[in-house]
Amino acid sequence: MSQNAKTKRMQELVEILNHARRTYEQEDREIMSNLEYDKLYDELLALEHDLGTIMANSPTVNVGYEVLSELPKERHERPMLSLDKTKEVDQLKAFLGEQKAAISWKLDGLTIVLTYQNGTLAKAVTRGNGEIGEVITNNARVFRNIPLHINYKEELILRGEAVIGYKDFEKINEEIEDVDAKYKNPRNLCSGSVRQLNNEITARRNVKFFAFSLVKAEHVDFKNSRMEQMRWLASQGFDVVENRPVTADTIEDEVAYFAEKIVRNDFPSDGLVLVYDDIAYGQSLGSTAKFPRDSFAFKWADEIKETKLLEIEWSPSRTGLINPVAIFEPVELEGTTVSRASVHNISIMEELELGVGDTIQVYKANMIIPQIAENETRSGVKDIPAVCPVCGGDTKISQQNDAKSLYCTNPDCQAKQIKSFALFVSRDALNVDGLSEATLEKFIAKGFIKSYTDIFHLDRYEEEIRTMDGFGDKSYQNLIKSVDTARTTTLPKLVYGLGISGIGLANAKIICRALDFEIEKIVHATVEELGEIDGVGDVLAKAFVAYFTDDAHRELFYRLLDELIIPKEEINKEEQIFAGVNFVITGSVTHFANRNEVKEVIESKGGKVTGSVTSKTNYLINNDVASTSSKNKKANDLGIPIISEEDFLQMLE
Ligand SMILES: NC(=O)c1ccc[n+]([C@@H]2O[C@H](COP(=O)([O-])OP(=O)(O)OC[C@H]3O[C@@H](n4cnc5c(N)ncnc54)[C@H](O)[C@@H]3O)[C@@H](O)[C@H]2O)c1
Ligand SMILES: [Zn+2]
Repeated sequence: MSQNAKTKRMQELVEILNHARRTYEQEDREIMSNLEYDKLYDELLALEHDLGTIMANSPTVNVGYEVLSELPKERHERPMLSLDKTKEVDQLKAFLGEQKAAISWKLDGLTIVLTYQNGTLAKAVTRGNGEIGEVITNNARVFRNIPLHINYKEELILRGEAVIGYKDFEKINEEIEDVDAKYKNPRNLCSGSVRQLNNEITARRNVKFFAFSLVKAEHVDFKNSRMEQMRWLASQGFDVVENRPVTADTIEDEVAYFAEKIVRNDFPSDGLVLVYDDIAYGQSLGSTAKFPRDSFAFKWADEIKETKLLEIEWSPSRTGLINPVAIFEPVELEGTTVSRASVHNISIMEELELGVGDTIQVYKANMIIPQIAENETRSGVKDIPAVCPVCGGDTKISQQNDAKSLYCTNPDCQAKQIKSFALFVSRDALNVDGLSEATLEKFIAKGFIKSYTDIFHLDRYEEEIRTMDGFGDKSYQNLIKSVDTARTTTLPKLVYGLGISGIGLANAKIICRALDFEIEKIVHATVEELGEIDGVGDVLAKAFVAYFTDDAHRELFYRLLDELIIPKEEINKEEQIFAGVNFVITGSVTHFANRNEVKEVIESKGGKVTGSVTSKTNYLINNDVASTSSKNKKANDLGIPIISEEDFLQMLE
């Protein structure tokens, strides 16, 4: 390359990397993988070295970007630098020299600085661009494991990483309905969760904080040791990142220790960090514009394997998005056999010019998540399905933000009905243990479940299920067992499971009872008939009748009955002593295991239990008759008797 071409490439790289950095830091998005970012970064470093010039805005000398969010900003007392990194253990050895260091996980989340005053959490600020961060104190208060009060009463400043585990990531991401709002990895989700204007969202995201360094705590003797500081932080109630002593002699073993452990770690980590244990020595070294000289990061040298792309599997989801998944010839990566990797969307497929039969390179991001690094043969994208593999409806390609994605256009697609399937198997309905929403989604995407009745024939897919990710012989057998157990059920549970608008389990019970638990009466019930049942209003009656007037629904109901065993319920009219009687239960109970049990008894005798006291309430059950709770007050105002559990038991007799 000529000098001119090199300069041009250098300028180009600065621009590309800065753009990537901006979206990565500010928008919680990634326009390229870390692997690719680091590759381009190293290319830039080499060019700068070669040319002897560095542009003022080069990412190799600037820590971060101006922070653009709407959160309040604040300047850090001490700038937060980046870390010099290597993939070579030998370089770590050289860094260690004669020194002892602490080695810990380099956690891949969002760095936060916490300040405590008078023993109370006073402030939490994100790293931001290293100089100026965002104030997120209220959000930090709802992290899972941050002590709000500590023993130490002077000012304490510490740094740590906010992270979300892989399990929570999958669960939370799955529940985000809006496809655009979905996150690609736990780091993106964590950043999006911590930098919220409303901390209710943060609270639901299970964010954890791991302390990794102490900045200020005067008058504590840390014996000039970083590891002592970490122990002290733990004694104040912080979860501290796992850290171990290391020297040049033990560095290989330590790296091996962490590398072996990471595959079982629920928390994402993109490497390891070494910091000299000798605090005074470390501080005497100072820092460069970008890196402190007392620390060094080790990046996992991603194991990359070559393999052949066998198939693109198109996997529809509840949002209508159809995700492309690359299926390739199995390879060993970081100790496990890998044969599939998400390709995320069509734009990424196009960038990689991904076609079946291509020779691809795969690796595990952060040693955990399989990804395609490169496509060597680039035969080009073909065969994007015109119809949805689950429902056969038309697909369409739609462009959002920077990415093109494939969608199913059929509103009745089973993949989109995941909530209905989930209700059907939920505890109060058919109660199929072990069939979580996530599992249902996988089965539906694979076409194992198209209708409720298919749930009872999963054994048709025994081979496929046993070998599915996250499944095994044991979990397959447990699943089949719980499906079998679920076959024995009750009519109200079945009716509730159908998901008729407004019909909860309590209403389903009342209706079934009023219709003598007779199938034909249920299927042919009229609005007038149902309207006469106490507690069933006109709206519910209409919804119920409308459901069963639909031939497809009737047919489904009969087919389900063929699958199920429903013992005839004992209905003795004499026993319906609470028919038309409305109860409200509040406070704790002692004779029954819980309030739900009381409710079951009342309902089995024809009564109804509601949540709030109204003029229709006949009794309020509360063991604390003298309580001044709002329910007791309301009952008193309306002249409704407040009875104890004892009183209730006497009524039963
Ligand atoms: N994909 C993309 O488009 C893109 C863009 C920009 C950056 N990146 C990624 O980010 C990296 C560079 O980011 P950076 O320079 O901001 O951060 P860095 O990788 O240098 O990490 C340094 C930070 O790690 C944190 N950390 C976590 N655990 C720690 C521990 N135990 N001890 C000490 N510190 C710990 C600290 O906040 C520290 O400031 C790149 O290598 C790349 O992987 C990716
Ligand atoms: Zn579909």
